[in-house]
Amino acid sequence: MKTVELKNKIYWVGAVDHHIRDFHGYRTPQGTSYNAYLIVDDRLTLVDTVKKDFGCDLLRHVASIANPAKIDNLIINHVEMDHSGSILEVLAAAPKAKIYCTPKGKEGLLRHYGIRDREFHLVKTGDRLSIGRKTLLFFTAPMVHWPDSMFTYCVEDKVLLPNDAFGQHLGHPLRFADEIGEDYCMEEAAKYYGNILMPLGDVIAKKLEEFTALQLPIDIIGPSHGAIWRKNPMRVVEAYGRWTARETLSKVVIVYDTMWGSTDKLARSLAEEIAVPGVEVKIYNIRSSDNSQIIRDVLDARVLLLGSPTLNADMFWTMGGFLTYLRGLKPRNKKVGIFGSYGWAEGASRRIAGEVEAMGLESIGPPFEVQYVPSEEELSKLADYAKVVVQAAQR
Ligand SMILES: Cc1cc2nc3c(=O)[nH]c(=O)nc-3n(C[C@H](O)[C@H](O)[C@H](O)COP(=O)(O)O)c2cc1C
Repeated sequence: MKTVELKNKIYWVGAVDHHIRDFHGYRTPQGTSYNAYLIVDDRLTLVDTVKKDFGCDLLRHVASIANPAKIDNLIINHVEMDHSGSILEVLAAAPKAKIYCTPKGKEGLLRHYGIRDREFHLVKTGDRLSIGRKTLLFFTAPMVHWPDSMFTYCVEDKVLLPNDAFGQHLGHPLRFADEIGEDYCMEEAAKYYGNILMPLGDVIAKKLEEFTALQLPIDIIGPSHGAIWRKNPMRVVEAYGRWTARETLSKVVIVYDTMWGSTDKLARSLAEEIAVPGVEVKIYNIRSSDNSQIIRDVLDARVLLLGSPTLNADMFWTMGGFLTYLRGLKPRNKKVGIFGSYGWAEGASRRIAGEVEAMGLESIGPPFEVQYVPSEEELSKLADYAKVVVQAAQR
């Protein structure tokens, strides 16, 4: 993997983790990257590091451009270990490097690594650091997505390095979204937002407003994971505007599990009935699907249909796990329908309804339930239920 110049001696010097498939529970079928950036000026500046196992890649990349021992400034935009994990290795190679981070960043670095022998410079929004001909402007972004998070903006070059904001879990040999395929990168950005940032939507909306008010021109956005936005950097910023506003599409996501196939029959019949022009339908059997991908689709869906058989007077356990994950992501602005099959005493639908109510989501009506196997008559009633779902999706 070679280094790549973003603009005027600002280089990508990170690492690509092609083989990671599970990133703290987030499925990463294409791997991911840990993006760090080297800014060459009178004072050599490194922005972020990489995950611990990839420190040698980072230092090799830096060394191909400049002597790591000459690093003057190490900017830590975010303490999480995928970005700070190789900090001790970097500091050992860069004995005179001073650390720039937020006060929470320092607190986090001390907790994780016990760094004592370094000069820390604590920064806040609006602080500037001159590194020669270039100026770096800091913008604190607490809870986008940890308390320590901040953005670094390269003033003269109009390059924004916002760490996890606008990123994607995408390990690719190419660095720029316009080379990889912008639509593909946008899909991965949506998946990242849905699974990592969705619960923080209100905070992010406020921060974006505050950042936009600074009227800083942006030519390039270099996030800490995945592709760098160069051709049309505002496309992902505008998408964040829609996602934080919880805008939805005429889209229905069916999520279900089944033991003996009855709930599966209901789910597949629903998918067929709902599939009318203008309404997008996604169907996921939880046990054979990836929760991260389901959440990507939930992000902009207007309707969510949850299906489960009754097992031991409760919902099927995979649905319980899915709803626990969903609850933490604080979904809003969704209409929910429930369906399923039971044997002798319903339980699943009642339990799911309780969870949906606790999440404050709107119900589209009473659950559609059948005893054991759905009859032909029940399947034709399901077609009527599907019409209600279509109406809910179109509104
Ligand atoms: C281990 C087991 C436990 C079950 N527990 C209940 C129950 O507590 N209450 C009930 O009404 N049905 C119970 N059932 C029956 C199922 O809900 C019923 O067979 C249903 O039709 C299964 O739907 P499915 O084909 O989508 O898996 C149980 C079934 C199994 C296999």
